[in-house]
Amino acid sequence: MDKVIIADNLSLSYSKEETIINKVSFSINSGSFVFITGASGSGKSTLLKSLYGALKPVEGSLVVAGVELKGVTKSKLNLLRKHTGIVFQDYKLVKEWTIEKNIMLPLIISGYDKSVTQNQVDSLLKHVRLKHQAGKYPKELSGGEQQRVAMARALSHNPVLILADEPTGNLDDYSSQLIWNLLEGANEQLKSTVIVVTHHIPETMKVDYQHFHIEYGRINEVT
Ligand SMILES: Nc1ncnc2c1ncn2[C@@H]1O[C@H](COP(=O)(O)OP(=O)(O)OP(=O)(O)O)[C@@H](O)[C@H]1O
Repeated sequence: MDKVIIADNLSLSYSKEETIINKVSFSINSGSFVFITGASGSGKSTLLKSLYGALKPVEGSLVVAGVELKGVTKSKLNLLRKHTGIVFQDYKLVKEWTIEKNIMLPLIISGYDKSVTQNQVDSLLKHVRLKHQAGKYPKELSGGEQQRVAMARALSHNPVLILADEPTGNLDDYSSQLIWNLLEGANEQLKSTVIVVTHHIPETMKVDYQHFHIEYGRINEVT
């Protein structure tokens, strides 16, 4: 099976004084659903940041979707981001844009033509059950609805890899379940690899998943 992520002796840090992730090696197969847990401050978000190239390895090697991120060039990183959808706990929507324009962003960056983009946005709004909110701005939506917009944006360009950092951290049980369903659907139907940082793995998960736990800078698979 293809590996979508290969970390070899990977270390991550923000300063010379402190190493957050310390010489870890692991790999993730294409099409997997993966949870990353760990105590607050253990380095979960730091590891996720490295997977989308926001933090470069200080040691070792990290290959994501065939791109080596140690010393990666800007153009290679842009290429990787065209294959990646990212969901954050605080949604990170552009507040001056309608929800449609927010969803369109990855499609515009990927160079889709306007009619494809419009059709795709319409079907994504339906998919995340927000058709009735078309034309609105993020601040006119509830937190759960905003996170569904963020999910639609992450799914819009059929990403190989979806990275989610505590995507349900601010949501009630109902909205959380919708997000888990959308992530499971992306994994099952689009065959996207999904990697989720979370404090709690939901009991309702239907897909098979792997679980990695971070502690003291090391990563262990929980079996
Ligand atoms: N931009 C940054 N600059 C310097 N240090 C940082 C930065 N971001 C995080 N850290 C430090 O790195 C360590 C790991 O932080 P990280 O956000 O990865 O933890 P986490 O496991 O995601 O925590 P939480 O569950 O609380 O979100 C912490 O000690 C934190 O203070």
